[in-house]
Amino acid sequence: MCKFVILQYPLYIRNKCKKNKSRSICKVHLVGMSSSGGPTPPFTTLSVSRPAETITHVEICRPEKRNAMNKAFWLEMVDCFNQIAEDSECRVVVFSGAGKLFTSGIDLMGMASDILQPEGDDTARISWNVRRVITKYQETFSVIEKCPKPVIVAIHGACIGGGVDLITACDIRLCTQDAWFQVKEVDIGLAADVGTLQRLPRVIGSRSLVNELAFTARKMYADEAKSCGLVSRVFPDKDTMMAGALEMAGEIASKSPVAVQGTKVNLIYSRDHSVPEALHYINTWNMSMLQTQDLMKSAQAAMEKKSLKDITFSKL
Ligand SMILES: CCC/C=C/C=C/C(=O)SCCNC(=O)CCNC(=O)[C@H](O)C(C)(C)COP(=O)(O)OP(=O)(O)OC[C@H]1O[C@@H](n2cnc3c(N)ncnc32)[C@H](O)[C@@H]1OP(=O)(O)O
Repeated sequence: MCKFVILQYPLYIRNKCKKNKSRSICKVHLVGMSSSGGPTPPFTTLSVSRPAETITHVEICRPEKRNAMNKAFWLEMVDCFNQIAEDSECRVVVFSGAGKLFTSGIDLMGMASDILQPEGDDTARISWNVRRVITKYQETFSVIEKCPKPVIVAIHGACIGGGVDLITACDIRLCTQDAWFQVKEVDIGLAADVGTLQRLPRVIGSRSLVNELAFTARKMYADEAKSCGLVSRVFPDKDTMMAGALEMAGEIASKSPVAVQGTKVNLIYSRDHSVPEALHYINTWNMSMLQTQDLMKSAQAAMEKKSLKDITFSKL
């Protein structure tokens, strides 16, 4: 049984991250965390909250280190998103960063042991261990894509290195006017290996621009990120962006979870397959999913010109 404390009226809630000095304030319906289904803190690098009954907010929360991705972060993301995937209350996720900026990428201090001094008695064993580490790090962001709930990422200030890997695994990218993006890996002597080189070309239409960003590690600012399609909306500041992200999340959460989650799974499948393969996949998918009661409920609401916000869909 889920024990939610549902407050009746919109409240102004503050970011729960204790170390976050620049508190973002959003007008939302505050709901307590699920005692069974939701992600189970304590996480040391992620702050998880429920701004509404069906929305989970995950915030990377090491503001004093500019949200650098330390060892704990790489593991906690996997636990967190696996739990969200299994949480039948949650329909949409909003992801953001605490403090001055979104993230400064991999923790350059913490990189040392895993990557710079890998264990092993000979080249083969050392290489095998490095491979294991990279596989584990890749899962940190792949888990976002594997989670069937749409993930809206809200980016302010800098989004560097691993941050670009992270956001390209998300479904919808929003940013503030002061945001900038940097595929920084070449500057620290490596080819990006946890998603940017694989996903960014599928996000941005121009292969030439992807190559330029990856080879030069130059900063790309919000306006260019919008014009090339990396983000779909630019907001004047973080508060407005968070309010916009939560409003969008609320809109998505009001729709049939069978329809929304099926849409995410099939969009990702079709990105990676030919049109005939993807048509075959959705055919098989929908031969069961079209039998949902949500179809009739949604169609009836459309006929009666009712908002989907007034329709109750079962948990999924
Ligand atoms: C298999 C692995 C795959 C993953 C690969 C990933 C690769 C990457 O992510 S490459 C990118 C690496 N990141 C960077 O090069 C960014 C380094 N940081 C900065 O350039 C600046 O800190 C930044 C522009 C982000 C912010 O500048 P600001 O003036 O606002 O803050 P600072 O005074 O510089 O920093 C405040 C404290 O945060 C610590 N810090 C910042 N970034 C990192 C980081 N990436 N790793 C570890 N620590 C970081 C900084 O040292 C300060 O700490 P303290 O001195 O203790 O106050």
